[in-house]
Amino acid sequence: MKTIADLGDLSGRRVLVRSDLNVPLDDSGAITDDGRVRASVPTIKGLAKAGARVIVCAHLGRPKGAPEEKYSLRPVATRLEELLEQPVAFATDTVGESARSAVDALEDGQVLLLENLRFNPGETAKTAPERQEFAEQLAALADAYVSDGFGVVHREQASVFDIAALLPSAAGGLVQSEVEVLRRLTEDPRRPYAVVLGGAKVSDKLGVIDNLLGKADRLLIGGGMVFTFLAAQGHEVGNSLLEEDQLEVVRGYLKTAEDTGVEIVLPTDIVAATEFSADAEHEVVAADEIPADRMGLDIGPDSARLFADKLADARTVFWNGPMGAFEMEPYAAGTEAVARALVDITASHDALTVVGGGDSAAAVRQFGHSDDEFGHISTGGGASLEFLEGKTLPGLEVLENS
Ligand SMILES: Nc1ncnc2c1ncn2[C@@H]1O[C@H](COP(=O)(O)OP(=O)(O)O)[C@@H](O)[C@H]1O
Ligand SMILES: O=C(OP(=O)(O)O)[C@H](O)COP(=O)(O)O
Repeated sequence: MKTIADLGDLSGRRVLVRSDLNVPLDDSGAITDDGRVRASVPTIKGLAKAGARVIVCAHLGRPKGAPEEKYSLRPVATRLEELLEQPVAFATDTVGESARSAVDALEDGQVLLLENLRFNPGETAKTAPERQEFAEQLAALADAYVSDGFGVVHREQASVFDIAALLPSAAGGLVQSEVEVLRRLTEDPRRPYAVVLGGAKVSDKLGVIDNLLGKADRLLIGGGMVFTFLAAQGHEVGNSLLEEDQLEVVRGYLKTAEDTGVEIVLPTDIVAATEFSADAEHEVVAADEIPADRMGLDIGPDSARLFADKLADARTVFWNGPMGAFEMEPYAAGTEAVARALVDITASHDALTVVGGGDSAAAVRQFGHSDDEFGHISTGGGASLEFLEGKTLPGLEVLENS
C-alpha cells in the first residue's frame, strides 16, 4: 500500500482525508466516546504540519442519503478542534457551495471538516455508476486522497473506494497500523483462539461466521446476534432482534461447527425486558424460555460466567460487539464480564486480545478500562471481522492498485 510519504511534498496541496468519526452520541447529542476522533488526530495533525490544506470527510450513523440534524458532524468538529489544538472549519454540506467556498478559504496547515458524507445518496449507492458523480465531486475538492478510516475500509462506498481511482492516493497511519496488528491474528494465531461476537449489526455480521468457523477454535455469541441462533434451535425469542431469513444459514453454521469440532458457545440465560429502555421491567430467564412479550437485552449472569470460563485459557481473542445494550445500566453486566475476562488473560498469560468496533471500544472505556489493558483496541468492528476472514477489503485493495 502507498503511504503518505509516497504522495511527495504536500505543502500547499489540498488533501482529502477519509476518517472514521462515527462516534456514539447520547440523547442530548453529546459524544459519549471520542476514541475514533482521537485515533484520527495523528494523521490529520501530520498533514497539517506538512503544510497541506486538510479536508476531512467522514460519516455519522446511517442517514438515508439526505440531511438529518441528529446525524450532523458538527459536534465532532468541535471535539476535533479541541484535540488538534487548532481551529477546524466546518462545511454545512459535503460537495456543495459551503464545502467549495470553505476549501477555497483554506490556507496551508489549516483543517476543514465536511458535513456527513451519507447525507448524499451517492456515498452509499450500490453500484459504481451511481456513486461516480459524487466521487468526482469529492475529488474535485482536492489534489490528493488519504484513506485513514479503518472502520470503513470494508465498505465499497464513494469516499472509501471510488475516489481512490480519481486522485493520487495513500493509506494513512491509522489504516497502516491497524492492518499490521490484525495481520498478527491471521498469521498463525496462538491457540486456543476465541472470537466473541455480539452487537446490533446482526445482518452485516452473521455472514462472517462461515469463514471464522475455519479459523477460530471457539466462537462465543452474545448481543443481538444470539436470538437468531436461539430461534434456529427452535426457541421463542419474543421481541428480541431476529434475522428471520437467516435461520437456515445459522442452522448450517451449527452443523458445520459440530462437524469440524469448533465450539459455538451460546448464552444459557438472558436478561429479558418489556421494552428497549433502562426503566423497563426486566428479569433473568433461561435462554430457551424467553417470554413472547419480552426482548433479550443482555446475556444473563450464568452466561457471563460461562463466557469468562471459555475465555480463561485463550491465547488469542478477537471481540466485536457488546453482549447487551450496555449503554443502559441494567443491561451492561454481560459486556462488563467479557471486558474483564479479556483484561485478565492479557495480564495473566499475555494473551493477544483485540477489541474492535466503535461501541465495543466505547464499552470497555465506560467500564473504566484503559486501552493498554488490552493487546489492541481497533477502531473497526465490521472491518476487522472481514479482515480476519481473509477477505479482500475494497478500501484496502483500491489503495494497492492505485
Ligand atoms: N440484545 C441486544 N438488543 C439490542 N441491541 C443490542 C443488544 N446487544 C447489544 N446491542 C447494541 O449493539 C450496539 C453495538 O453494535 P455494533 O455496532 O454491532 O458494535 P460495534 O460498534 O462495536 O461494532 C450497542 O449500541 C448495543 O446497545
Ligand atoms: O461503526 C462502524 O463500524 P462497526 O460498528 O462495525 O465498528 C463504522 O463507522 C462503519 O459504519 P457502517 O457499519 O454504518 O458502515
